[in-house]
Amino acid sequence: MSTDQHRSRKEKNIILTGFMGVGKTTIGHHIAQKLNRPFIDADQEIEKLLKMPVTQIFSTLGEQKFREIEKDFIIGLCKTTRRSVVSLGGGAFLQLAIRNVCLSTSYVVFLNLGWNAWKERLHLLMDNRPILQGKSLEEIEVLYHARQAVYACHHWRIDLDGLRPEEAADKIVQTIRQAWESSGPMDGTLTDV
Ligand SMILES: Nc1ncnc2c1ncn2[C@@H]1O[C@H](COP(=O)(O)OP(=O)(O)OP(=O)(O)O)[C@@H](O)[C@H]1O
Ligand SMILES: O=C(O)C1=C[C@@H](O)[C@@H](O)[C@H](O)C1
Ligand SMILES: [Mg+2]
Repeated sequence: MSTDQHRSRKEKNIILTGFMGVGKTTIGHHIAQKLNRPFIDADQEIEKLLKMPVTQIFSTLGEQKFREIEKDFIIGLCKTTRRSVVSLGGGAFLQLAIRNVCLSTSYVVFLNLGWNAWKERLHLLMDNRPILQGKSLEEIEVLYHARQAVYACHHWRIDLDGLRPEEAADKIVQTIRQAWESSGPMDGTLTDV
């Protein structure tokens, strides 16, 4: 592979997607530190833009407006920003335009946490994830499974069950470094490394 191709692979953003609460924000911080790259959390950037928490955006402007802002923000980011680690909101990949721009400009890593492990974490999420409000555990499980189809659009998947955030970040960093150096295809499952 030419030096130019190496360079362009290193320019790409690394984007984390997956269901809410799987650890995109937490693990994204670690990856950015390890790679010495800027870290961008889409939810936090939208909160800064609108000067209110996501829960308040949902309650005052509604989910539809949040989704429009989320789409504009992520498309703008992918078109203007390079070399960053980006954690998306858990619902971002529901939008085709977001999936397309992420997959075509960046490395997309799907953080996969099994349902049984995820539900142990529900108590940490219930108060500040508006999508969960008023839903029974059964309804949340239906949502969890329904959402998996959109996360199937990715370059790599990492299975998080039993991993601490730092261990997950190490695995992802190892695979990213290999992709930077390799001339082979850039997709697969991180458990293969
Ligand atoms: N590997 C892990 N093991 C245990 N707890 C974790 C792990 N990763 C994250 N957590 C905890 O789970 C909660 C949700 O994590 P985080 O906010 O990073 O998820 P997220 O994927 O960014 O969610 P969202 O899609 O809503 O933005 C936090 O309380 C975090 O400390
Ligand atoms: O899964 C979702 O739909 C969401 C996840 C969060 O990251 C926030 O983007 C918001 O709470 C919506
Ligand atoms: Mg997050």
